[in-house]
Amino acid sequence: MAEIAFSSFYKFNNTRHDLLNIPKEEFRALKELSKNSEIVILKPDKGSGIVILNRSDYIDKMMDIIGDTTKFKLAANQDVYAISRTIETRVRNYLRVHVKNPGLISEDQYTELYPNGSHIGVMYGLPKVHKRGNPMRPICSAVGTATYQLGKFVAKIIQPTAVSSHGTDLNDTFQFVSQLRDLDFQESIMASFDVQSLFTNVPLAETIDVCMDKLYRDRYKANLVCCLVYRVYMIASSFHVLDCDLKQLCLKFYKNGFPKDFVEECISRVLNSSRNVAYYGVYPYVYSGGCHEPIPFSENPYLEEVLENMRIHFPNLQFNSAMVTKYLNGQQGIPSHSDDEDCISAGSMLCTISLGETRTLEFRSKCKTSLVNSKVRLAHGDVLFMTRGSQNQFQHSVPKDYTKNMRVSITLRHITCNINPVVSLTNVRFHECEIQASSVLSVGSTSKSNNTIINPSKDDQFPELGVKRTSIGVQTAPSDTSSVSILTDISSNTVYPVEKLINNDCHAPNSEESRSTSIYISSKAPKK
Ligand SMILES: O=C(O)CCC(=O)C(=O)O
Ligand SMILES: [Fe+2]
Repeated sequence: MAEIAFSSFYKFNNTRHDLLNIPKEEFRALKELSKNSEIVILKPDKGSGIVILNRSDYIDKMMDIIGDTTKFKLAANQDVYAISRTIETRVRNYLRVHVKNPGLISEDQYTELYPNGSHIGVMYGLPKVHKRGNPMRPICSAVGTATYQLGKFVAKIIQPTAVSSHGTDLNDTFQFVSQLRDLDFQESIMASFDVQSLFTNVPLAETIDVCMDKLYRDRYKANLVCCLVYRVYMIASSFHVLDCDLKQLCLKFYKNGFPKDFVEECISRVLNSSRNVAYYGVYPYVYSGGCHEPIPFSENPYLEEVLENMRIHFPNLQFNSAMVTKYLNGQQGIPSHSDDEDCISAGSMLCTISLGETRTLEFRSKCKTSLVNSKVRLAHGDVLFMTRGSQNQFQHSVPKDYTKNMRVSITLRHITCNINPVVSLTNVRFHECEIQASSVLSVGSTSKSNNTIINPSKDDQFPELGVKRTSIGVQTAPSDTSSVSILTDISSNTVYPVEKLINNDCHAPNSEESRSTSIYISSKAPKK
């Protein structure tokens, strides 16, 4: 470590005299001095000149700086070469997967940014000769690190945001003096603040947010418009009526710190062991790979009340379903997806109420050339709204993190039973499907069988739908209404729901209505 750090000191031995702009004799003297291992030769933090320090003083001062455990941490692995290899591999992977593959940069840019033979960053100190005790200014040199080229690339992009729009920045002391001249000191008091450890104190997430806002204001705002985060109490303070209702709700949820009863009640209907979900509503929630049958709201008075309150205060939104998701701890999340299922009404709004642990919701633009990704921290009591339309532009996820406590989200949607088919069958295909549907119906309605293989030999019945299968099975809704039938691709365990059938009457193979039967395929969307 030490060799790397010291290698970036002023290297008189290798520096050409004409580059240093000092008299020849002085240069020769410095060169001679640099052979003395007891001293270090530095330039001052401000202005020009040469500073000669005892090496031991220099090291002590630097050790004082890095000994501040609020800012620096001793690396667990002391093998700097292993560390730099790990960082390089990570940067390479990140570049490939998140930057190059989505098409955010060209091949040439990728080659330029790709780190090769990098080393870790190096810190050295420059003495502040104008201050008492000559403290050191620590400088972290990123030259040659794995992120160096990437940093330069990003710096060019964010450079325009550095231009102050309020005239609050100064370029140099001349500008400062000239501005002072114009000030009327009779009216003002001048105070001076010294910012300590500026860079290590910069709040990163906020800075990124400010830069993104300045750079991509319109698009970024567009994203945020479709995803408004309201704190419950913020809404409460602006809408009087909402105030008491939501407060009551919160009280109910959090009577004893955490709404255990409520949560337990919701998740007692666990549908999936890795992601604990309970779906309440009127109509089934049909998504790629499956279908949630609704639990009636009447079975959960708490949720009924939540929904009722939302209906009162947001009458236009007409929520009629609630998906309760339990994240036991930070190890449980939800992968990137869009809530763009056809059963969610077009033009409707989705709303997520967050309870418990604060977690991040990440938004990723689906548009390859756009950089408008964003993150939203959802704390207890936050209510987030997204438009249905925004689902076509963004994917969202709740990534895993290191939180220990439980989070529960309640996502409200307006679900419709009129599923618009993604793939409509042509007449010919339709005819085939109709036959399928009728067989299904008779089987489903008479025997109440849940999963009946009806035509295992017709392997490529719907080749244009890209269904790879060895056999097709048919599943009817477990309830007696048989309101939704599902074509099941048994070999891949994928379920393709067929549109709602009419009037709970399962025997309508030849009626006009049954012609509307179509297949809903959305196999590309991530499974939930
Ligand atoms: O837990 C959340 O806040 C998001 C849940 C979600 O995205 C979903 O249920 O579709
Ligand atoms: Fe979602």
